[in-house]
Amino acid sequence: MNECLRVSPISAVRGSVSLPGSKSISNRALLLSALSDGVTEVRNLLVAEDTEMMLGALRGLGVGFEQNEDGMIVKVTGCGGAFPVKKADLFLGNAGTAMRPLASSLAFSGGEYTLDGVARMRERPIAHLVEALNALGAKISYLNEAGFPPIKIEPAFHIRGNLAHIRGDVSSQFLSGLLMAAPLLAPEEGLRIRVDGELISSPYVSLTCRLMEKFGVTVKTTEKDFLVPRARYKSPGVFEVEADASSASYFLALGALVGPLKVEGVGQDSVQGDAAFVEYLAKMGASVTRGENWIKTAPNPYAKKLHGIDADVRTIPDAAMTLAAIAPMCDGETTLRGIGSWRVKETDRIAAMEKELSKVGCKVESGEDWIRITPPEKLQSATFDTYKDHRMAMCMSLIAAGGVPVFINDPKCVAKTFPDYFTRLSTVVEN
Ligand SMILES: O=C(O)C1=C[C@@H](OP(=O)(O)O)[C@@H](O)[C@H](O)C1
Ligand SMILES: C=C(OP(=O)(O)O)C(=O)O
Repeated sequence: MNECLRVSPISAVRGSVSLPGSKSISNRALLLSALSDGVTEVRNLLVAEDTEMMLGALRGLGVGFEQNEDGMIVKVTGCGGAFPVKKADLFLGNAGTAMRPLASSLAFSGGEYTLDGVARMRERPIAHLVEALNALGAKISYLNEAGFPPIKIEPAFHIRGNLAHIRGDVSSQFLSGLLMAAPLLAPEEGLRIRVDGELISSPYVSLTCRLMEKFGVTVKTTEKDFLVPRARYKSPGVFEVEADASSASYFLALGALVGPLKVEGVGQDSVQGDAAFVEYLAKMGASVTRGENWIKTAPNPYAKKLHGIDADVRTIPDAAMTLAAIAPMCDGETTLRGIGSWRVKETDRIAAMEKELSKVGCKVESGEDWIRITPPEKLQSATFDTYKDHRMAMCMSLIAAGGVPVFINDPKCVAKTFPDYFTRLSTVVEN
């Protein structure tokens, strides 16, 4: 039977909390280290399901690792882009940051691979990436339903031409995956990657380029294109993973509701787009202060409550869910736009939010890519379903800051990116 966790009403949070490493940076750092020449010591690695998936896959591809006891420091022996194992079946759970980049990096590695995941991964689209890679000469086919994992990669070695087209309106991870694979595939003059149509979640692409730079490859951008040189990745020696800005959002939201609270490990110099989450909290009236490596939030100094906002949040797709979760405790309605990608993540997050927030008495309306939440007169306690979605579990726990107990079904689903979330939460709650 599934576990159900009671979270007592939270009337105040105090102090500070340090956060685990960023999922997005950890998985990029692991892959880039594996593709590099030399040994890389990756520090403050996130130890969670998604990084286990990447580590497991790279191990299966013959990449050498040494890991310290708590798993947070990993020494990766790079293979210069040529994975030693040429035939493997890789299981990638529900980790988009493993599935999409690995599909790209394996497409021209001359081997035979299958890439699969959990049932939900089989519903998460990959067609735009497969189409882009096959147009370059890759031999990727679908083993089950067209457009979705599992996929089969058959040996291909060289790309055709010097221009790739890719769509970025469903997931930016397709472009990020192609970018990271590109230096090792590009013809002498480099590979030009053109994004057809809109690019969502664009800060994650900037993150990809910044990390590639750390591993010695500079991507040039023009208005339309990304220009990737032919190059080998070079280990930076030591790579330090920043704390996770999306994981920070739950504590920053709590600080804004019933703080003050300080989060450590991510600050004004963050390379993560989701660090901009606090700007939305500030628009809601929260007090926000930031240092190089920390952010502190506190309630609105001039009003009792935060107020709802109407905002396009396509650049902070993950932390934006946290705004929806605190909307029931705000004055006035909150409308979030540009969230079409929520429908193809760990669950259909628009539908899930609509259903769960209705349970506390909110009026919730939604469309293909937006959601509007009108707070109730009086917040009700509820038992929340979490849909195997770590962010649904963490988001719904925040309702306790509205002064009601909440019950979280399957709380362990937070293991995808933040296994000890509920323990860290208990350390900042004042009784
Ligand atoms: O590249 C990344 O690390 C990520 C990109 C985003 O996905 P989309 O580009 O699919 O929105 C984000 O939601 C995901 O958690 C991590
Ligand atoms: C969308 C997410 O994950 P993934 O990297 O699997 O896309 C997420 O962590 O919210």
